[in-house]
Formats: sequence, C-alpha cells, structure tokens
Amino acid sequence: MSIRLNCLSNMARRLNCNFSQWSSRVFAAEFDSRCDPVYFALSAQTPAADEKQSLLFQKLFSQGKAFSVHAITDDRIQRARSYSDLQDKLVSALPKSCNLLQLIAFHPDVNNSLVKGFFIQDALNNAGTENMLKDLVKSEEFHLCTYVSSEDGKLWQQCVWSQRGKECTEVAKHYITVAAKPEYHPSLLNIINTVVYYSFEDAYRVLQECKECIPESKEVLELADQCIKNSTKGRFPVIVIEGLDATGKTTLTQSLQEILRGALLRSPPGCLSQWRARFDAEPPLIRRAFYALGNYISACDIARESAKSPVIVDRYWHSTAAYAIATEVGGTLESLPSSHSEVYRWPRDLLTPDLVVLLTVRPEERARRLLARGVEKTREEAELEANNLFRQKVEEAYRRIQDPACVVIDASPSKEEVLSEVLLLIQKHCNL
Ligand SMILES: Nc1ncnc2c1ncn2[C@@H]1O[C@H](COP(=O)(O)OP(=O)(O)O)[C@@H](O)[C@H]1O
Ligand SMILES: Nc1ccn([C@@H]2O[C@H](COP(=O)(O)OP(=O)(O)O)[C@@H](O)[C@H]2O)c(=O)n1
Repeated sequence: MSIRLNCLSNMARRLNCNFSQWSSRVFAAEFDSRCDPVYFALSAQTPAADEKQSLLFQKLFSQGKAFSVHAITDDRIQRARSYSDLQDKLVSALPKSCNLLQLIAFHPDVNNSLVKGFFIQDALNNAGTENMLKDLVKSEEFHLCTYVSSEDGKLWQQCVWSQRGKECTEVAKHYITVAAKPEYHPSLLNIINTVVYYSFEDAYRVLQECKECIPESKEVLELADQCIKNSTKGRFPVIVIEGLDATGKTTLTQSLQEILRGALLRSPPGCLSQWRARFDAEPPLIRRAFYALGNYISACDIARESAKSPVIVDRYWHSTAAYAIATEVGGTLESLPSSHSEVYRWPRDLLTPDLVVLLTVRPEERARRLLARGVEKTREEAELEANNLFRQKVEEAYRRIQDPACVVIDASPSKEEVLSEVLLLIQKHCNL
C-alpha cells in the first residue's frame, strides 16, 4: 500500500500538481473498537469502478450525509489541544441524528504521522449540522471534508472546504479508493514520543512547548530542573509495586515500609500533586509528558533514599507507559504492539528498580474492593470499570514492559498472604 501511495505522490510531484500532503495519507474510520476500521486513500486519478468498494463506501458515506474534521496546524501542542476542544464541541453540539466516529489519517509506517480527527454520519442530513461544521472551519484550525458520489453511486470523492474571505469554499476534491489494512494498527505510529517518552529531554521538551498555553508547565519544569540527571540507586534495594486501582498497592506498600523499615515514595511525587488535576485535563501528549517527568523527579528521591534504607515505590514507569499505550491503542488486545516492540523498552536514563511487582486481582474482586472503598474514581479509572477490554489492555501492557519486567502476583488472596508472597520475592530478588 505504501509503495502505491508513494508512487502516487511522486507522480503528482512530477506532474507539478497541487497534491497536498493529505493526499498521500490513508484514512481509517473506526466504527467499533472491536472491529477493524475501514481504510481509504485519496487518488488524483479516476479509479476503476469496483462493486465491493462501492458497497463499502455507500455504507460509510451515504448514511444521510458524511463529514470529516481534522485539526491542521503543524504545532503538535496546538493540534492536540484543538482535537480535544473539537471533541467537546462535537459531543455537545451535534444533533442526536449524528453518529460520531474516530477518523485517523496517517502515512503508513511513518512514526508520528498520525493525525486524529472525527468522522460524522448525519442520518437526517440536517442543514444545521453542515452549517455548524462549516462554522468550525472559520477558526482555520480545522480541515472539513464532505463526501459526494457520482450519479450512479459507484465512485466517491472527498471535498475539502476552507474559509476564503467570508465564504466557506470547496478548495479541493479527490477520488477515494479502498486502502489495504496496514500490518500494524495505525495507532502504533503515535506512541513513541507522543504518549510514551523514553528520555528526560523528550518529556521536558513537550512541557517547554506548553509554557505559553499552560503557565503551570513552568513550575513543573522548575522542579524538573532541580532533578539530578541520570540519578543512580544507592546500596539498598528499590521495590516498585504496580497494578490497577484497588489491587492493593497502598495496603501492601504501607506494610512493606513498616516491615523493611524503608522509605515509601510514589510517582508522581507529592510535590507535583497540586498540578495533577490540571494536567489530567490535557490531551495525552501533554498529560503523559507530565507523568513522565514525575518519574524522573521521583527517581531523584529514590536515589537519595536508597542510600539510607530500602525504598518502596507506589507506581512508577510501568504505570506511565502501560496506561498510555492501552489508551492510545484502539481495538482489541490483538491491536497492542507485539511483545517485542520497542514501545515496551525502559527509558535509557531513568533509574532502574531492583524488583517490580505487578498486583493483579480477578475483575469481580477488584469491583468489590472499589465499591467497599467508596472513593470517587478518576475519569480513567471509571472508564476502566466500564471497559473491561481497556483494563485487560493495561494489564497486558504492564506484563510486556521489559528490563525490568514485572513479576506478576495474584493479589486476590488475603492481605497477609499477599504480603508474605511479596516478602519471599523480595528475599529472592534483592538479597534481603
Ligand atoms: N489482599 C486484600 N484482600 C482484601 N482486600 C484488600 C486486599 N488488599 C487491599 N484490600 C482492600 O481493597 C481496597 C483497595 O486497596 P488499596 O490498597 O487502596 O489499593 P490501591 O492502592 O491499589 O488502589 C482497600 O479497601 C483495601 O483495604
Ligand atoms: N507513575 C504514574 C502514576 C500514575 N499515572 C497515571 O495516573 C492514573 C492512576 O493514578 P491513581 O492515582 O488513580 O492511582 P492509584 O494509585 O490511586 O491507584 C493512571 O491512570 C495513569 O494514567 C501515570 O501515568 N504514571
């Protein structure tokens, strides 16, 4: 597929026609996270009519009227924030007759080429929907497309609209062809340095780019500046406890602290708590960079404390990466990057613990504990409960992270049993 698309854009370049960068992208419209998306590409030439293709496109584009919207700025921070704003606007303003789907556009196999947008099917073909979407284009941050068919309904075209003076005008029109399913789910193109950061500098750079639009970034950066780079562990062991919410991390880490007479730390560290809600409200690009920096700040504390006593850490890099990967990857467990993917590698400059224990509990037991605790859940945790599939993806991502990999413990038995099992593990791994 990518070869065919490259040929197309090379040909367009030779012909010196205005074949925008969008033309070499593949679009993926996601009907349901459990099914494969519909993949389509744009073509400068009239494609041959194909019965199967026409049927598929009719399903996609002729449920009333179809539209797509993408944020188009080159600034990654602005694009991520515009996408979030757009989602809020569409969710609140679209009439009930509309079906809102995720539409992504990407260059096959090119990392960070993915641009997120929306695909809207308006079953009633409301004039109001079209006007509302054209209004959005006025802000010049978005790219609006409509979809039209030839008279016999066999060929489809994507029309691009843009604000020219006072008018919203059609500025380009391309034929649409079915594109092959890529080898890997396109969301994988958007993990490295977009939601998971593998060095202090990469995460730091994102918050630096946010200084203007999120003033709190400056304070987080100041704390990060105080971090000793590449901090190394002291002579005492460092034990990280990981797991989904309500798997017993707090209970276990407190017991371990008492028994081992150690220091209890967490990531993100307490010094960042005042800004956590602020960054939780930001899109993944920014939110994940905040948590990534949190790990580096915690690493400094871990280095200092491990010179004096054993250190127990409640969540660390495994949490940051596993939640980010599971949220970003659409589809089922099979859509996760394969076990040997580089997305599961440990950042080269982050202090490595001696032991990472992953607590797992059966879903019914976890739900029982959450209910008994009665604490308000974070938005993401609420989603976990509603979405068992997402929970499985987070846990599987935890299990795939390497160097150090986590040791998985069934934390469904009693607190005492879990504690003694973990103490045995610590003895084995950390010579305690
Ligand atoms: N092994 C266990 N068996 C039964 N209940 C437990 C066990 N470990 C923790 N709990 C209870 O489950 C709830 C969640 O535990 P907590 O330690 O707060 O989890 P986390 O820190 O992972 O969110 C608490 O009410 C706690 O008392
Ligand atoms: N080191 C960490 C810790 C939390 N997180 C994020 O924070 C959320 C969980 O935090 P939480 O405060 O609800 O967790 P608990 O420690 O209360 O179980 C996850 O959704 C992760 O996205 C992270 O990315 N990195």
